[in-house]
Amino acid sequence: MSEATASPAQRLAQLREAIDATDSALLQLLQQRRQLATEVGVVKRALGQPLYVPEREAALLSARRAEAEAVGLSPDLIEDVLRRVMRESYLQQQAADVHLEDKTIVVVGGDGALGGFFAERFAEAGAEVFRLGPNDWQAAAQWWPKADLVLFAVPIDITCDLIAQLPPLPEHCVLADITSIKVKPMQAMLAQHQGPVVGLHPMFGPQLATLAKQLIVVTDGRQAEAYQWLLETLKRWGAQLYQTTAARHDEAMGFIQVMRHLSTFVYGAHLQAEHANIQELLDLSSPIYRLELMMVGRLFAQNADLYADIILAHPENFAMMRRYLDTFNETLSHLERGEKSQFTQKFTEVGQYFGEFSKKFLEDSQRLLASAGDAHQLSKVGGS
Ligand SMILES: O=C(O)C(=O)C[C@]1(C(=O)O)C=C[C@@H](O)C=C1
Repeated sequence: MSEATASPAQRLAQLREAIDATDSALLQLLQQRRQLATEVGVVKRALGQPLYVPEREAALLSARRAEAEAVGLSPDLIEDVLRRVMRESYLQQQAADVHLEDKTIVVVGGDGALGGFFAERFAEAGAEVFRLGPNDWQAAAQWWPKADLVLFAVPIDITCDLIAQLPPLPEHCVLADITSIKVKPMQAMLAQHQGPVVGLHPMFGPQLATLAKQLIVVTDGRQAEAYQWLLETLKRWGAQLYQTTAARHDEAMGFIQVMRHLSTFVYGAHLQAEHANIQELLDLSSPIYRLELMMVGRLFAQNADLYADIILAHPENFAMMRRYLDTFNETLSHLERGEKSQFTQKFTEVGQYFGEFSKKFLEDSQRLLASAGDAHQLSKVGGS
């Protein structure tokens, strides 16, 4: 049947068949790309190169964006597709061939979620790993003298006390922690051990399949050259390292974690107190509100102790949060009095403070929101 003689309904069916064929061709190409990425992974392993290569990704994305524009396709479309495809590459590729056969590593809290995650990675890389649980301190006696790395991965509220209980470690041994605060554990580690000391704060949870693209904050303590092997290992596994001081880290985390978690907690607690119907709120929400609701709800699927400890670890943040409350109260008072201009004037001032970031955030979030919209049907609980 030719296009000319087909009825509109037949034409629709023909076109859909053609779309099916195109999608299948796309699938073949994705499969071909996956094989290539796997091969790249094998070659990179042999060369000892990292899994995640931001410069290569930036170059490839910018070239494809230009090509998309040239053929009249949206550059954002190809970028979205390729970013998703590259995320698949991380899973496909084996992390770089890291050899830690000559290392003995004690993970204090290695029976916990994130401690266990790192202990497993080290063991996979051939290290001799001892995962120290709460009742294993005695059993660890034989491990301390031969440790090349002692990594603290225990709850914040006991980290410093446990560090203070450490027996003398070998001079070359690296003492490190993954606590989400840095000033106090760093002080404790530097006081307890005269050798190399480094603070790490992985900005992710233990649910990850790979370290690719994940951020780890690094705070230097002492003898940086002696723990480069550890930082190099993290990079080879794909992590992105961000170096800063313990004080700057903690100050930033006051806003990134404490302000966020506390406001999120209160948001959730308030919804509960007001008996809001979550499913109804979800049904009435556009992607941005849905995302916001999810950001709140996901907190309560996690560990209460962890969040309490993060908030409690920094008493100085309470003063900051009181000021936050003042800002809230002040804004609400203006609005209650109908003082619209006070609100809009402040709005302008805050907008100036955000400056260029505002525009960039609006553009970047637009893309994320489009993906959130694509995944809408996934967010029903108990629905069909
Ligand atoms: O070129 C590489 O090094 C790859 O591993 C391939 C690839 C990709 O899928 O295109 C994947 C991960 C890297 O971050 C960069 C690019």
